[in-house]
Amino acid sequence: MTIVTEKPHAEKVSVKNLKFFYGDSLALKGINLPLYENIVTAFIGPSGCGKSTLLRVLNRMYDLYPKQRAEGEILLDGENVLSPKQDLNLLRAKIGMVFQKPTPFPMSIYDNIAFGVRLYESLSKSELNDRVESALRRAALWEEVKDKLHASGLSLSGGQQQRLCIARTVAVKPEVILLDEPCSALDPISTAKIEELIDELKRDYTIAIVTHSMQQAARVSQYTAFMYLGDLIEFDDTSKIFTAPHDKRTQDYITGRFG
Ligand SMILES: Nc1ncnc2c1ncn2[C@@H]1O[C@H](COP(=O)(O)OP(=O)(O)OP(=O)(O)O)[C@@H](O)[C@H]1O
Repeated sequence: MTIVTEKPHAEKVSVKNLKFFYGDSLALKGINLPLYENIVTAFIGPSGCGKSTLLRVLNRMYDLYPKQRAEGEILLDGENVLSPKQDLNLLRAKIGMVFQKPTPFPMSIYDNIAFGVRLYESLSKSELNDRVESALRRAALWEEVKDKLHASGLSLSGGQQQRLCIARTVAVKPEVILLDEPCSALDPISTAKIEELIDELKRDYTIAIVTHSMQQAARVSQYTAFMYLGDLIEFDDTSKIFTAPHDKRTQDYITGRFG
């Protein structure tokens, strides 16, 4: 595996010798990887290589399932999020996640955003209104929904629903945003909007995105991690991964020879 060392970016998350088990089956085989602040890192690789598993481990989503377990370390600003002492609610406020299919709550657009904020903070009505507005603006959705904040989140189009989910994530002021194939259920126009949004959001957040689209990885990310069969094969500048990869498996994947 090739990891380029001297980087000018701050390391927000450090994944160290991470192994992950579904029961007896080893899905991540000792991953080492940095996520840099204000940088988008793309995870690419053939189906089943462990991309979604890695994202789910980063915010301990697997804790919901008794037979799943992780070994190793994931340091967020130097603190191990895999520690049993980790407060999971706090962790999930710091590391937000957006899934492949838009998953709005069955409640109003306003409450979709306010719900998470209320869990973590007690804001006055006007502070909450401001938070909802700024999150919707941040997700480039405000202009489309400002006159129907009390309509159901489910009444929005797929692309709008995905931006609502991004607004919901942003509203709790996370530090890291994980996006698991966020555009796979969207049309090209909605996809372009989400990609613009990711570019905007990286000014304030550390972002990791799983994508099956090489073009999308090349467009939105500054670093790319290529995974294969539970291993991280190569991590480097996105431009290098796509023009001069070190590993033949990376080359074969990006040129469409397998996967
Ligand atoms: N709930 C589960 N129970 C058992 N094994 C699982 C479970 N979820 C995933 N796996 C296995 O873990 C490995 C990694 O799966 P994962 O979903 O992380 O891959 P992926 O790279 O995200 O794939 P895709 O691109 O198809 O979404 C695969 O071998 C998969 O079969």
